[in-house]
Amino acid sequence: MKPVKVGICGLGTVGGGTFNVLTRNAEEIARRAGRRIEVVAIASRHANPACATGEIPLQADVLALARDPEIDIIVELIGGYDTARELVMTAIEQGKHVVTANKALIAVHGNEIFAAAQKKNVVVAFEAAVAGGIPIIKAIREGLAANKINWLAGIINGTGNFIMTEMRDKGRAFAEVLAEAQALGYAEADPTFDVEGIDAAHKLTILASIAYGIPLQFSKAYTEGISKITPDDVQYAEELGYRIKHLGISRRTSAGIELRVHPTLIPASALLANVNGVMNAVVVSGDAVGQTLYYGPGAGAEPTASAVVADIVDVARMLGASADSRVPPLAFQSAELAETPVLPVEAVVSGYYLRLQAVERPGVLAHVTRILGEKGINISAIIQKETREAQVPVIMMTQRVEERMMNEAIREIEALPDILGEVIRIRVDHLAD
Ligand SMILES: NC(=O)C1=CN([C@@H]2O[C@H](COP(=O)(O)OP(=O)(O)OC[C@H]3O[C@@H](n4cnc5c(N)ncnc54)[C@H](O)[C@@H]3O)[C@@H](O)[C@H]2O)C=CC1
Ligand SMILES: N[C@@H](CC=O)C(=O)O
Ligand code: NA
Repeated sequence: MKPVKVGICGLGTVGGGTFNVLTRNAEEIARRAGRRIEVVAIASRHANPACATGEIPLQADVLALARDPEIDIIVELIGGYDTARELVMTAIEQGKHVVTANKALIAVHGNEIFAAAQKKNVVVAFEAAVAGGIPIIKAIREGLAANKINWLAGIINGTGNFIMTEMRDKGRAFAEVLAEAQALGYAEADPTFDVEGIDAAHKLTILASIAYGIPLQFSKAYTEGISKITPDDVQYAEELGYRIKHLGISRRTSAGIELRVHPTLIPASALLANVNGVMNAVVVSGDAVGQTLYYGPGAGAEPTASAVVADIVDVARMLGASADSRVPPLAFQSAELAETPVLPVEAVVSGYYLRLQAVERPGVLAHVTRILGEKGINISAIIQKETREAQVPVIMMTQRVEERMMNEAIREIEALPDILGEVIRIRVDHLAD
């Protein structure tokens, strides 16, 4: 069979890893794909010293590859929204299949891209876009196709998890660990995407679409980052038997779909609580299968290349197959995507960890518990540290309550004269069905 001809756009961390894996494992890959996969062109602003590209010239113009009639598959690894969108849309227009690791692109422009791909009868594959090397898209889209998926939750940003693990276990400073994550090639071009949860929200948007069969709706995702987590909160959470993890959570409720990324207290015994460093993990709960867990490296050159190359092999295997024999990009047939609303975060029901700074005076706690009681919020645990200071930190855990009620309670608590500053709140999840 004729070899499949691939053009790599972007020879950075993931592009370099992809080139190297395709080259090193060429024989093994050809045995799987049923034909050889040849990189015939590379376009990138920068060369990659880790890649021996030999005779293949390094071009600057990625769009030229999208128009090159010799190329069957465009591998988009430049990142970002605008040029990447133009590149992918041009490749589709030219009748080429596309493999991308770009979650920002898929989460924001995916609906338009998949519609264009369907018209031109080409595939846009994006396994590397979520949880790096973990084959989570394939698992949900194909492996769990029998199920009504009820919820999923995961650690889906390697950089953030690496930072939180290093800070907790080794007491290292945030900025220093972030710089290391950048040097290791884990971080996004703009690392605030990692730290503020935007990257995780891109990935969660994609996971929710393929889990529930809804269009991609990134603008409705609630996003909160890790930059405000303090060592005190990490310590108090541990004392209470919990661990703080930066999670993407999406649940299907009778009112709609939750789509939220935020620091979360989870039981220290939960498997997700013990996922450390750059590792990612996603729990998916389906009505037939129950809870399933997927674990592996969420970032890095070759782990991510593993997913990119698997997509290339998938495309190579189905070249020439009829369009209706392919797996739809969002798991459900495009005409069957549902209008189920994405819920605002105020409608989410969750437990809470609260930390308040109170003046050391009799009756303060009674005021706080009265406010919570009036809103129907039950307290499940409380810690008040002994101190000689005039102020004392009070830590509370509450049972599950709708977020809008908690917002009202926090506003009233903050208005009490004996409560100083902001009430710190972190959502709690027991990851239960
Ligand atoms: N680094 C990682 O661990 C992972 C990255 N991704 C995604 O993979 C994509 C690539 O990420 P990295 O390889 O980390 O980025 P990178 O910054 O290491 O590499 C990007 C490469 O593309 C080139 N480039 C960028 N814009 C270009 C343009 N307009 N024309 C020509 N060349 C251009 C740059 O010169 C650079 O060599 C991004 O979408 C990222 O979100 C996904 C999973 C993991
Ligand atoms: N910056 C991302 C890269 C993979 O998607 C991360 O750290 O997870
Ligand atoms: Na993946």
